[in-house]
Amino acid sequence: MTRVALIAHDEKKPDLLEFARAHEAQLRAYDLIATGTTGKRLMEGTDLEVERKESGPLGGDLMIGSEIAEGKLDGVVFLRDPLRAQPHEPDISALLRICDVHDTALATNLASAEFLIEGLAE
Ligand SMILES: O=C(CO)COP(=O)(O)O
Repeated sequence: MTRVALIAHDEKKPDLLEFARAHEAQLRAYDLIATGTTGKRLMEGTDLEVERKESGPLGGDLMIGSEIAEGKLDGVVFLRDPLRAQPHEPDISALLRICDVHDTALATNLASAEFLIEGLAE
């Protein structure tokens, strides 16, 4: 089954929620995982079932990165906040890096997330 990670920094959570609602029918067919707070928001704001990892600053990005290293994920939508420094920046870099290591589809903004979701549907 297609397995997708959804992650957003606080300022981008409304965008991710809107994205998830717009693609809810498609996403419902997938295994979804998310960092802690993002997953909570998604489950509150949609009818999607989401497996929640730890919150990003507490290791959630790394937990998702480990799934990529294990070859379990087909895509990652990670709406980062490009305007604010994050305390767990090394974890964020590690997640982006491991996506490249394993050639896992990664979208870090809404425009590319639209392409990713279209690509997964094919
Ligand atoms: O910080 C995050 C990703 O780096 C997201 O974590 P939360 O979903 O727990 O807010």
